[in-house]
Amino acid sequence: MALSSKAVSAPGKVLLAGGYLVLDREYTGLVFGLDARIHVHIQPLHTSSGVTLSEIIVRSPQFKYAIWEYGYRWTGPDGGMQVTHLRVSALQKLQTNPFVETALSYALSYISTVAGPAINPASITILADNDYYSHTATDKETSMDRFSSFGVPLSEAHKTGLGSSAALVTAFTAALLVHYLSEDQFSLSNDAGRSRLHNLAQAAHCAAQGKVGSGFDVASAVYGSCLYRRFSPSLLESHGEPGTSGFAAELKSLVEESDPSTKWDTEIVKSAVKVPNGLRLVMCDVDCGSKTPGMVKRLLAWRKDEPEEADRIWKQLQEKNEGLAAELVRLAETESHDCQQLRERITGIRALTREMSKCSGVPVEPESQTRLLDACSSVPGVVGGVAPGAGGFDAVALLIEDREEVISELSGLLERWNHDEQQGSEARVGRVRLLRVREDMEGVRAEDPAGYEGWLQ
Ligand SMILES: Nc1ncnc2c1ncn2[C@@H]1O[C@H](COP(=O)(O)OP(=O)(O)O)[C@@H](O)[C@H]1O
Ligand SMILES: C[C@@](O)(CCOP(=O)(O)OP(=O)(O)O)CC(=O)O
Repeated sequence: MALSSKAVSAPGKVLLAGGYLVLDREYTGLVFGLDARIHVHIQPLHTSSGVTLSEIIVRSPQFKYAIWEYGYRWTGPDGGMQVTHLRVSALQKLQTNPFVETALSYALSYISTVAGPAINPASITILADNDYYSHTATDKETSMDRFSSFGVPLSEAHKTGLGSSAALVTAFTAALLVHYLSEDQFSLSNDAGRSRLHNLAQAAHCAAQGKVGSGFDVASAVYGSCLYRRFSPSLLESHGEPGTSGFAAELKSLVEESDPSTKWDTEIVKSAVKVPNGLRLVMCDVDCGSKTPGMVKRLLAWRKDEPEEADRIWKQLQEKNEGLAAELVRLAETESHDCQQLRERITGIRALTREMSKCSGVPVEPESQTRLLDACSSVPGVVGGVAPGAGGFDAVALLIEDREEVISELSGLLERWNHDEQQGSEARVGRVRLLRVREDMEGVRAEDPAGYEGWLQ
């Protein structure tokens, strides 16, 4: 049967509440999917000469030199599919893309256990919505297009922290599954399909990252906005590497949960997360504001050293985080517009976060973000905001009334803020930019493969 072109997209994320806590199964995280998506298009690879190449070519045409060619070889029913990165030309330096390469070898290995080892060549195109990267001067003229050309290599692009690798691995894995498997074998529109995609993408993302995080980013890329309780890390700690003995069977069991020891205990509660009518999320990117290295390590070290203090703060924070989710749901269900409670709950979370910052010495809500969040929160129509995820200097997330006037008031404030910051004498944060993203309740979805004209080869 001839394989057809397919396209899939998956959302970026923001962890509004539950940073660090969500690393522990005792606690949960309130995560929103964002309407900035990563799209992956896949089509059969045709060669003009009619020669069949055993290759999968991956391109990310918004970036310079972003082309990766892979050979693949079945190592037998035991080891699965081994993927080799090929050099495009003898002159070009080999630019690796560990997330693409790992997702490819995991997905092809799993596919070979379901549909057999005959894998046809394919051409894959990755396209990211514009807000994943800060725009540079060179892309001004194309900034109105659905996808921008960033004019730089991927390694030089300035990320805005929306979780590109998790959305990428999820959309990329899903595109391979829908392309190579029949509807009966895999479908994005049923629970079994989504859960297999989740398990496979978590495994590949962790392997590519070289660490087992909480997985909230992959979970929201698959399921969209939700209250998230992580899986037990031990699930991903014992399987081998692609190509090694036993890998394919271990992966199949992990993906399909066919053995009691590979049952996933992730909890996704979609009904616990809502955004009331008339409100929306917005994100601000702070330029030059980088992540402080080792924040997670340092915060967890504090928890280990000061268990009583940490437990007290974490228990209170968990209660407040649950309270925030419950208030959002209550407002949505009663269609009330009284945001006083919501405002207070956000303020309560921030106060505890600052206490955690002080006790641990880790800048989860550093002083500069306190000033920025306070200034934003004083704009009429802004309910409140937080330093999301791990916190630090690089972003803030705000809940605001969904009106154009609030956005323009906020933009005005940020313009003045950026101006004043540059005049200031103290060490200050970088430029703050309002991103054009908002919450998106939906997770991964099939897209029309005909919608990417001009970007495919
Ligand atoms: N548009 C893209 N095309 C190809 N690879 C991408 C793209 N976006 C992200 N990636 C992959 O994800 C990596 C970035 O992941 P990471 O540094 O973990 O950032 P994030 O915090 O945004 O997930 C890149 O180095 C690349 O391997
Ligand atoms: C600390 C954390 O709980 C949350 C980190 O969230 P971020 O959104 O800050 O993460 P990045 O995608 O790495 O930018 C770690 C985790 O849950 O894995």
